[in-house]
Amino acid sequence: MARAYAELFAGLRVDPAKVLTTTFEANHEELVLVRDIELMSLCEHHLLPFKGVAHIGYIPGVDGRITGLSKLARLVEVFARRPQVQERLTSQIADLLMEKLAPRGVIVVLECEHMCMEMRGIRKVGARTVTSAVRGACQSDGKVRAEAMALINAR
Ligand SMILES: Nc1nc2c(ncn2[C@@H]2O[C@H](COP(=O)(O)OP(=O)(O)OP(=O)(O)O)[C@@H](O)[C@H]2O)c(=O)[nH]1
Repeated sequence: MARAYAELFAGLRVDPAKVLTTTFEANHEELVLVRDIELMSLCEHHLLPFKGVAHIGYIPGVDGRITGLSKLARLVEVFARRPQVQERLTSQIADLLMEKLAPRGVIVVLECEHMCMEMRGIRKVGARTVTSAVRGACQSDGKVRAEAMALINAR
């Protein structure tokens, strides 16, 4: 039992800031977007799972440095493996990216289904909650935001 909880809360043992230490020179000034990163977390109210996908985009900063693509997924994992609410999970990912990469902009969109709404309480199976956190140019520039959203929604 203790081991099961240790696995569920594994993200608490990892310093999220250390996930984003891998950066590369790429002279890239355009949007980088990783879509459909699967995620599973635990609602902090009921300790029941919520799961879905994260879409993370950023526009590198003036130095043009990029981070490893897997690091974006690792960041989701670290913040998800702890009791959460979806809104906080979304903004924690965006804020750490802003802090560590100093990008021109960041967009994070999460789409999740919450077991606490499906198997108890209101019992609505399949309801999806969509949250977003936009920072920098993704927040202030409508064209940038529209491009990111179009890429996120392209299927
Ligand atoms: N930005 C970018 N990153 C890439 C590309 N191809 C591979 N990578 C990433 O390059 C990074 C290399 O990071 P390292 O920490 O040196 O390698 P690693 O230990 O294998 O990293 P993990 O994949 O996180 O286990 C990884 O995050 C890869 O996902 C690419 O085309 N663009």
